[in-house]
Amino acid sequence: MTLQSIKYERGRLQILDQLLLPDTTRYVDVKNSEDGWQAIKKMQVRGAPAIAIVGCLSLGVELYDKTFMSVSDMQSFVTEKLNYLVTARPTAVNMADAAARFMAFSKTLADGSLSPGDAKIRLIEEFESMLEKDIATNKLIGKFGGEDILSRSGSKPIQILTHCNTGSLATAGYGTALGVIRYLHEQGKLDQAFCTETRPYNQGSRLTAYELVYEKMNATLICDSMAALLMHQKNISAVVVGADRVVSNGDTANKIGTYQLAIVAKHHGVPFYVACPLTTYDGSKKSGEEIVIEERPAKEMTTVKGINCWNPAFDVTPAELITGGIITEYGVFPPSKLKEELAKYQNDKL
Ligand SMILES: CSC[C@H]1O[C@H](OP(=O)(O)O)[C@H](O)[C@@H]1O
Repeated sequence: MTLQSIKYERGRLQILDQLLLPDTTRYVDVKNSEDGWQAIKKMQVRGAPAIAIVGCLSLGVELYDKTFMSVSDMQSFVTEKLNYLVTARPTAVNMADAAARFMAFSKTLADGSLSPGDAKIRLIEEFESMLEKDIATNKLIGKFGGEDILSRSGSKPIQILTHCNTGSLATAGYGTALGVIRYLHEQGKLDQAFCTETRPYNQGSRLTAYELVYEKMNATLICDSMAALLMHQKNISAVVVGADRVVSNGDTANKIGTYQLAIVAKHHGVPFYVACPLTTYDGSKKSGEEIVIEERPAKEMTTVKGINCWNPAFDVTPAELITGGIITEYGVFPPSKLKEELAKYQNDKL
């Protein structure tokens, strides 16, 4: 049993309010796309895949109660709301990826073969399919990543360092980078998982530590500033992190602090992996220079009034530092091969 960030039945969506974890477990209703936008913006729900899923399901719940005079009216409404949901947070690509796919899908529904009511249900069904697809994707990522790490580690104890939260609280379940740790644990091969606090939102100390303890994995929390000494003193088998947007050359935007972990891993010869589902790949961008980095409010970083704060929520790790490879649901690829490999599967999206 893993923690459930999203509770959904047709017509009703609830999210676990992650601002209150780990002290309080409270599910809040998301009744429409405005609620969805607010929940994403405030980071009550966060994590690239979860953002896309909650955004689309919030629209699905809104659609469920609405009646349209024509399919094209529904299509216009859906387009407007999907474009709005994309504006909640700029760095993760998953919501924009889903919006593009579902806007294209809603166009196919306007071929005259369906009534507005039937077309609406078809679209809601596609939104709903994201939940199962995401979990299946994450389990493949877990297996491919876990097996790749085991193939490199011989008989040495498997100790993994991860950053931020990429587990059941960032996805529909199982997780991406944390899915790799889950797989190793399920195989009885995980000796130790280390997680960073991940200042300033503390996704690591509040969310990942919560998930690891909840599932009784052997886990140790470190401050972000301890990562270099950890890799110097302990035999870390690999660093495995998630992603918010991976672009054509393999450059990766992820939680702030990822870039410096990659530099330290390179210095210590520790393989550095990025776990990235196809929905987090953005082939429209050539390099990480093109990725918009979200800056969050100073109040999320300090209580001291009057001090200036610089609070970028993400940084970009250049492809050459991703030495272990990019773990996808199709396999583990060197960054230089990612574009050509993922091009084979673009049709797997909706
Ligand atoms: C499953 S990867 C999630 C990805 O999103 C996190 O960012 P945030 O908590 O601000 O949404 C972090 O970058 C994770 O790697």
